[in-house]
Formats: sequence, structure tokens, C-alpha cells
Amino acid sequence: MTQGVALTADELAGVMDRAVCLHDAAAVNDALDRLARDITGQMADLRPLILGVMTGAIVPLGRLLPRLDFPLEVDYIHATRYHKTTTGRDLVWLARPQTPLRGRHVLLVDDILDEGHTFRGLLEHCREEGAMSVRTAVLADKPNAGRVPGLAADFVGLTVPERYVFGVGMDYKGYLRNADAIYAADPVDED
Ligand SMILES: O=P(O)(O)OC[C@H]1O[C@H](OP(=O)(O)OP(=O)(O)O)[C@H](O)[C@@H]1O
Ligand code: HPA
Repeated sequence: MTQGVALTADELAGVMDRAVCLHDAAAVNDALDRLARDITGQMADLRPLILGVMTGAIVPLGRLLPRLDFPLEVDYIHATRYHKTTTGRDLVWLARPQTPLRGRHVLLVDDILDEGHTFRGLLEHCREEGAMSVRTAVLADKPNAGRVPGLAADFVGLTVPERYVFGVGMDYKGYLRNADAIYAADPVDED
């Protein structure tokens, strides 16, 4: 299910102009280096199965993998709840991993942890499928009052404020995932 509106190039240029850069490209690079170091420290001996949470994980996962120098497998999992809008709804499953999870040490990698309903659903799935352990890594953590109680990522790259953010995998209404820094949309663009 895909909702949201088709945005013109002019409208997107306006969103970019009004946005505030929260973490520039250098800060994102440093955060990915740190994430890789922390993940390596905990998981290098576990031959983990890394699951990218589509679609937002594409950029952070693609940039993280070459920084991980140990045996690992990669697959993907696809559940979504924002549907190209700025408001989360029910989690809709689009694809479950093809790799059996039983007995595996799993690392879920996503672009952002916001209210946490996505991770809650994915963690439950991995545990039901018999994963031996499940850890979570996000490029951006957005602490907020609506967070699923007790839910936190094991590995966090950067913290972002309670604004709608985009770039480095995170979308603005389906666009701007390819921006190479993390931006906060102006409040006028949040609806
Ligand atoms: O913590 P939550 O409030 O659940 O939000 C986080 C999720 O929302 C985004 O996915 P989205 O549903 O927008 O799909 P996308 O990955 O295709 O952007 C993001 O990539 C996370 O998976
Ligand atoms: O702030 C956000 N930006 C992009 N995608 C998201 N998914 C949840 N929150 C966000």
C-alpha cells in the first residue's frame, strides 16, 4: 500500500531550502565508523545474519557493510508503517527474510528508530522464528514521548530531535533518501 502525494521537483527544492541540516556528511561518516566499531566489538565472533529493514536501511546498511570485517550474512525484511507520509500507522508486512532465523544471531539494521512500533514487530517476528539473539542498530535515534515503553536500539549512530527528518536513507514522503546528510524538515512541511 503506497499513499502520499507525488511531489514536483520545485516542491522538493522548497522542502530542501527550508530544511535544517542536523548532521552533515562528515558527522554521518563518523557515526557509521562508530557504529561499525561497536557492532564489531559485540558481534564479530557470532557469524550474524544482518537484516536490512527496507526501504530506509538501504543507504545506512550499504555504507555499514564494507566497514564490517568479519563473517556475516545479509538478508532483508520489509515492514512499513509510514507509507510515504510523515505519520506512522499500523505495521504492514511486505516481506519476511528467506534465510531461516532459527539459531542465528540477528542484527536488524534500520535508518531510524522513532516510536518503535516497527522494531517491536520485527523483534517479535525474529524471536518467534527462533533467532538465538536479536540486536538492533539504527543510524538515527529519535527519542520521543510516543516511544514503545522499554524499547531502545542496541547500537545508535546519531540522535535527532523530535522533528521529521530525512536523508541518508530516511525519506520525505518517499523522496530525498539520497540526501547525503541528515536534515529536519521545516514544520510547514511536516503535514
Ligand atoms: O519507530 P517507528 O515509528 O516504527 O518508525 C521507524 C520506521 O519508519 C520508517 O519506515 P517506513 O515505514 O517509513 O518505511 P520506509 O523504510 O520505506 O521509509 C523507518 O525506516 C523505520 O523502519
Ligand atoms: O522522522 C522520520 N523520517 C523518516 N522516516 C521516518 N520514519 C519514522 N520517523 C521518520
